[in-house]
Order: sequence, then C-alpha cells, then structure tokens
Amino acid sequence: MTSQATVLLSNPALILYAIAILFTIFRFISRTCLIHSLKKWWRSLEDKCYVYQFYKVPKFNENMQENQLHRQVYTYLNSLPCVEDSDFANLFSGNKSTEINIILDENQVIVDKFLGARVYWTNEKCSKTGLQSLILKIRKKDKRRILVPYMQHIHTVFDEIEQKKKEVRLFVNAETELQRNERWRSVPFTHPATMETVVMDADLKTKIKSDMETFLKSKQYYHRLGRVWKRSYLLYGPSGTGKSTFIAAMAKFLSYDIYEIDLNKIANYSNLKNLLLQTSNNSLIVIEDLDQYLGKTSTAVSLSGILNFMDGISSEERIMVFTSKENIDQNILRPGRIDVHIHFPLCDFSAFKTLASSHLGLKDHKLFPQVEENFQIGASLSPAEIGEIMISNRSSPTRALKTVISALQSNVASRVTRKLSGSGSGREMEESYESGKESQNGSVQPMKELKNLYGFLRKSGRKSSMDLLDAGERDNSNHGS
Ligand SMILES: Nc1ncnc2c1ncn2[C@@H]1O[C@H](COP(=O)(O)OP(=O)(O)OP(=O)(O)O)[C@@H](O)[C@H]1O
Ligand SMILES: [Mg+2]
Repeated sequence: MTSQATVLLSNPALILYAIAILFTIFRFISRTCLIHSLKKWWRSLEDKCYVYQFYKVPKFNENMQENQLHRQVYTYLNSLPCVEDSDFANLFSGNKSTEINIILDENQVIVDKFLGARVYWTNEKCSKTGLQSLILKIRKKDKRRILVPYMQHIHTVFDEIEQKKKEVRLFVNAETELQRNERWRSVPFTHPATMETVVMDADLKTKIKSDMETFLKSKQYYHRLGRVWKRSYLLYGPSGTGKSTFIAAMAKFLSYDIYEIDLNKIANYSNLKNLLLQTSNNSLIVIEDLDQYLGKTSTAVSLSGILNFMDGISSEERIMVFTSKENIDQNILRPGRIDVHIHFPLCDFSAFKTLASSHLGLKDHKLFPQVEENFQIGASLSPAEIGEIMISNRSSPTRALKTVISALQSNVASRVTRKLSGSGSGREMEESYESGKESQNGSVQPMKELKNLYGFLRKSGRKSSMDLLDAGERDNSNHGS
C-alpha cells in the first residue's frame, strides 16, 4: 500500500490527473444546485428538532380595512436583500427609469435573522378567499426574547423607508394679509442639488452628514435630557458660494420638507409663532440672509423675537438653517443657539479642480498650473462665478480654463487697484469673511494681504502700469454688465 502511494506520488501525470478530477467535481458542485439543495435539506432536518410558534398577519381585518401591520411587514420584507435569493420573485419598474424593484411572490419563504435568532416569513395567499397574510414562524425558545424588539425593529425600518420615499416639498409663507387660512403655500421640491454635487471640503461634508445622521437617531436621547429635539445650522459666507444649494442638498439627504420663512412677510412675533406651529415634523426651517434682516433699522420681528423662536418654544423634530453673509450678533452665535457653523468660502484651487472635473470632465490640464498660480497670489472668485464660466464654455475646456484665468487675473488686478487707491467696495466685505476663517473675528489679515499684493506685483512687474489699469477697468466693466 505504502509502495503504491509512493508510486502514485512520484508520478506527476497521475497527480495532475487527480487534480483535474477534483477540479471538475468542485466546478460541478458549485455550478449546480447541489449545495443549495444540501443546505435546504439540512435546514429542514434542523427545523424538525425545534418547536415553533406561528403568527398570522392578515392583510385585512374582519371589516375589510387594511391592517397597517401587514403593510409595514410587507415593506420591511421587500427591503431585505434575501428577497433576491427567494426561489420566485416579481420584478417591477421603480420611480426612476433605471430602478427595478424586487417584490416577494406568493407562498415564498423569507429567512430573516434578528439578535442571533432565525425567523421565517411566508407570504401566504388563501386559495379559497384569495386573501393574503404574512405568516411568521419563530422558535418557541426565541419567542420571548426577540418578538417585541423584532416587531419594533420592523416598525423603525418601515418608518425609515417611508421617509426616504416621501416627496420633498418646499413651503413658503404667504403674504400677511392672505394668511388667515393659508399660512404656507407649497410646491414639490425638485432642486437637483445633492450632497454629492455640492463642492466643499470632503472631510467637512462627511462631518456634516454624520452630524445630521446622529441628530436623526437621537430623539430618545434628547427627550431623556429634557431638551427640545432640534438642531440649528448657520451657513455663512459670500454670495454664490453654495449656501442655498447646500440647503437643498440637506433636505434631500434628510428627506425633510423645506419651510422657507421670508421675515419680510411677517407682521409680528405671534405671526412667526403661528407659522412655526403649522410646520410639520421632519422639516427644515430656513431663514435666508438673517444678517440683512437684522441690519435693518426697523423690523416687524425684533431680535429677541427671533432668539425666542430659535430657542424652540414650540419646535420639535425640526432642523433650522440660517444663512448669512456678514457676521451676526454674538447673542445668536453663542453655543446652543446655533449648533453648527459652516463656512462657505470662495473658491480655492482644490475647489476649482472639483468644479473642472464635474463641469468640464477634466482631471488635469496643461493650464491648471496657471490657474493655481492665480489662486496663490490671492485671486478669489465664487464657485458660482467659476461654475458659470465653465458652463457657458463647456464645448471647449481650453477656452473655459482661459476664461477662468483671465477672470481670476481681473479679480486680482481690481483688488490691487482698489488697495492702491484705498477705496473700498462690497467685494472687500467678502475678503474679510475669507480671512475670518483664520482670524475668527472677521478682520482682514494685513500680512496675508500684503504677501498677496507683493506676489502679484512681482509677477506683473514685467507689465506696464497701463496693463494693470486696463485689467482693473475690464473687471469693473464686467461687474457692471
Ligand atoms: N459650493 C458649491 N457647489 C456647487 N455649486 C455651487 C457651489 N457654490 C455655488 N454653486 C452654484 O452657484 C449657484 C449659486 O449658488 P447659491 O445660490 O447656492 O449661492 P449662495 O451662497 O446661496 O449665494 P447668496 O448668498 O447670494 O444667496 C448655484 O447655481 C450653484 O449651483
Ligand atoms: Mg442663497
């Protein structure tokens, strides 16, 4: 026997032959339903060793009213990945043209796992009455431990699915005199922006997304602390940096309706409170340009009115979003009043590259170094301005980049001209916001500005002062047009 084995092992042809046979058997098993059948047989054998409890969830009650629990369980089961593995399933087209929904067929069994226990669901259709029921089969030994938390789990997942399916609506407050019956007017919210399309620092975006997700999951926690379940965000930065676009993306991300409050249409504080009372749960309450409203000499709602409103006298399950271009009163900014501050800066080179990739399909280009150089010497345009240039020149990426470069150059030149002549403009307010990133108090950082100015003068040293003036004039005329 030992000598036979030695002969076999010493013969490479025989070894190869044995490997080929093993490989063929393995392929045969993996490509046929043998494993599947073996698993099924093993499971039915295992089943026979346990005692089971059955629960029926009929689709209709005795008055033929729909049983909501059936709807919840059915939606939950169809969301499970194992529906794909059931022997028979239905395919339906979804809301989007590319979407296909896999729906459980009659008399199919779904196996679900919860807290380490296995449960079975059958989508049963009575052959006599044609009425549908879902039958839950659960091991008696697991019943006490998991039944209640399992049903709660189904309920939670159902709520999440419904929330995602919900059509997002945009509500705006009506004019004061029309407000007797109808305080809010709404339209379907179809803004195309999503968290993916908004250009911002990737880490910051991830942080904001997880902040919103944590908020959504912390209802019990807030209640235990006796706190109102709300969260407020301040989006601040110059015009055209994506604040309003980000609000649209937030609403999509959360599947929350947007209630945009135009403070100019509010007659008094009670008006504001009534408006708030008529907002639904799971909504984003938005007040845009808060700084401009507070900057007015006389306003219908006082600053303290807005502060009370923000402290959430009656607002539960709400997210409030304020936008602002300028620094706003410290009372509003203190912690707890606004939970998250998000700065929307003007474009830097990295944001430019993201825009070039999304708008022009460019990952790199020979003109990129020139663009970067302009950012380094202090050029600043908003994503809206750069995005517009790219969109209108999208048929020629090179022309688009050249236009961006000349816009950046004009921007630097006009800033230099303004600095030299000592005149201020609206743009300088934006600059102080940009540098406010480092200085926190919104003051312009003289060293940085000086360096930018020095860098620009060195680079444009070869140009005549006439060129410089031309660039400045060109910029002014661009702004005017
Ligand atoms: N960060 C960004 N990411 C993607 N698109 C942007 C971004 N910033 C601006 N845009 C584009 O520029 C346009 C204007 O942006 P948006 O209205 O969001 O700016 P804003 O900060 O709200 O400006 P304002 O303060 O004047 O209201 C939009 O069409 C938007 O698509
Ligand atoms: Mg805006």
